[in-house]
Order: sequence, then structure tokens, then C-alpha cells
Amino acid sequence: MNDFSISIPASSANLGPGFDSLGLALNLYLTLHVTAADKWDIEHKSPLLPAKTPCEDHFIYQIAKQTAERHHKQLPPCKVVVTTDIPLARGLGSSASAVIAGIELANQVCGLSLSQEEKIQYGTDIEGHPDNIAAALLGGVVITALTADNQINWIHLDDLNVDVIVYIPDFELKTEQAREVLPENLSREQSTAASAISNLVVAALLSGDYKLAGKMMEKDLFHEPYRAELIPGYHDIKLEAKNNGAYGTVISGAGPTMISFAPKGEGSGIANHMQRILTDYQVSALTIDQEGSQVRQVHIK
Ligand SMILES: Nc1ncnc2c1ncn2[C@@H]1O[C@H](COP(=O)(O)OP(=O)(O)O)[C@@H](O)[C@H]1O
Ligand SMILES: N[C@@H](CCOP(=O)(O)O)C(=O)O
Repeated sequence: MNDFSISIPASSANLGPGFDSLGLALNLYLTLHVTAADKWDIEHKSPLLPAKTPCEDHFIYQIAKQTAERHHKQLPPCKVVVTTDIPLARGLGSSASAVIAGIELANQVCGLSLSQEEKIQYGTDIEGHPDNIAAALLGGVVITALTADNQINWIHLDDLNVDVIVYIPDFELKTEQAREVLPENLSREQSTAASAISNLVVAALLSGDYKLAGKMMEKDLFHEPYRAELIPGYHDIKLEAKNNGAYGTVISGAGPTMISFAPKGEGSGIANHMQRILTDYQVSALTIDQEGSQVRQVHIK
């Protein structure tokens, strides 16, 4: 086996009302360097990663093992060095990136030749929703639908003509916990209004009407009204970003990070202004990753 690396982007799901459906990839990365070894070893080389666990308990190893077993294969021993710049449990898809990492690791070392469809299906089986998984795998922007027969359909767009700003607070919020605050059911009236808003966001993004997209993103009825209280500063960040030119600001994934869309060329200026006010947040102007998950052979000279 030749040495190789896998890199997977962060992702921001929902974009407001596209709950469990819309996602985009961002230029923060989880990277694995993989070499053949006599026994399994996973080394962490980033302060953002969780404390090292025994290999058998490692999230990425478990996903890789499970993927290999789906194909009646066993993982050969490897040494894996993990680095990341995706903060954990912040709504930037760290778990989806780790899931794709595990699936791709098994794909490479067991020679599974998985299709993109299979990777999205396996990842969604684990995550429960395809938004982050599809964005992390494919890059760009994805509009996905997980239907009642467990089929995933999607449309992939390379890019949007917007700048992206993220506001990352210094506390964690697990996706599982942020899903618990959501109601089990919405009335017909509520769901009709919520899906109409979501339809308009997608149509506005596709037609390049970012002003309307931003306005509608902020009108979500599926999850934001319930999650807002989990994020101190939720209303202030939206207002300040809007006053400084952002099209719209929403919760990234399940939060607590928030994300703005802004006119092209204005992202850095808005980010600098917002950072001065939000001293407890890390504010960054990011770009939409267009490559998605990448495997590269490492040639040792
Ligand atoms: N690189 C990684 N290695 C091991 N576990 C990870 C990694 N990335 C994420 N995780 C696991 O996923 C959890 C965060 O997932 P989640 O609550 O869905 O938040 P998010 O996906 O928004 O970052 C972490 O607490 C950790 O258990
Ligand atoms: N649609 C999911 C997205 C969760 O994204 P994450 O980055 O917070 O894991 C949800 O809103 O629960």
C-alpha cells in the first residue's frame, strides 16, 4: 500500500430553512495521512481534536471498520495521523467530515471502489441527514432530499457568487442536543409556510437573487425559532451583520456557529468589523470549497 492522504472540508448545513437538506462546503479541512503499519495507531496532531482514545474506540476507526464490514472485509493495520482546522461541535460539520474520512479510509485500504452515491448513502445512514455529508464529499453547494424509501437525491452546484462569514463561539453545542429542542411535529399551516420559505431560498440562490435569498434564509420556521435561545447573541449578530451589508445571517448547521452571506468582495470588511464587536467569537471570512473530499497519493522521494 502506498502512503496517501485524505482531506475533507468543513460544511455548513441548512442555510436557514433548508433543514436537513441544504449544505455547502467550507475551506477548513480534516486531513488524514495514512501509512501501512504492523498494528493500528491513530495519532492526533491538532489542538482542536478530542483527547486521544484507544484505537478501537476512535470515531474514524469505527466508521472505517463498519464500512469494511458492510463489504465483508477487514481493515489492514495502518498508522493514521490526523490534523484538522474544523472546530468540533460548533455546527461546521466536524462529525460529517470524520464520517467521510472513515468511509474513504476503508474505501482506500480495502479497495472497495465505492461510488459517490454509496459514500453519501453510508454517510447518511450514520449521520441521519445528508446535508453535511453530501457537501463534505462533493464540495460546493448541495440540495439534497432523503425520501421515505431511504433514497437520497441531490443537485450539486459548484459555487455561489457570495462571500461567507462565520462567527464561531468558544463553546460547544452537540448536534444531538440541538435536535432535542425541536418539536416532533409541525401543523399543516406551519409546514406549508416553512417549505414555501425554503423553496424561495433555493429559487433565489439559483437565480442569483442573493438579496431575496438572504431575506428568506432569515425567515426559517423549521429550526431557528427553537434553537435561537441556545445561542447568546443570536439576534444581535443577525442585526449587526445586516446593518453592515450582509444579505442574511443564520445558524450554521445545529449551531452554535452563525454564518452570513455577503456581497462578493465585502466579506473581509464585514468580518473585521464583526470581530471587533464579538470579542468572544472567532470571526472568519471563509470561501466555499469546490473540491470536496480528496485522496492524494504521497510520493516519498
Ligand atoms: N476528527 C474527529 N475525530 C474524532 N471524533 C470526531 C472528529 N470530528 C468530530 N468528532 C466527533 O463528533 C462530535 C461532534 O459532532 P456534532 O455534535 O455533530 O458537531 P459538528 O458536526 O457540528 O461539529 C465530536 O464531539 C466528536 O465526538
Ligand atoms: N441538519 C442538521 C445539521 C447539523 O449540522 P452540524 O454541523 O451541526 O452537525 C441539523 O440542523 O441538526
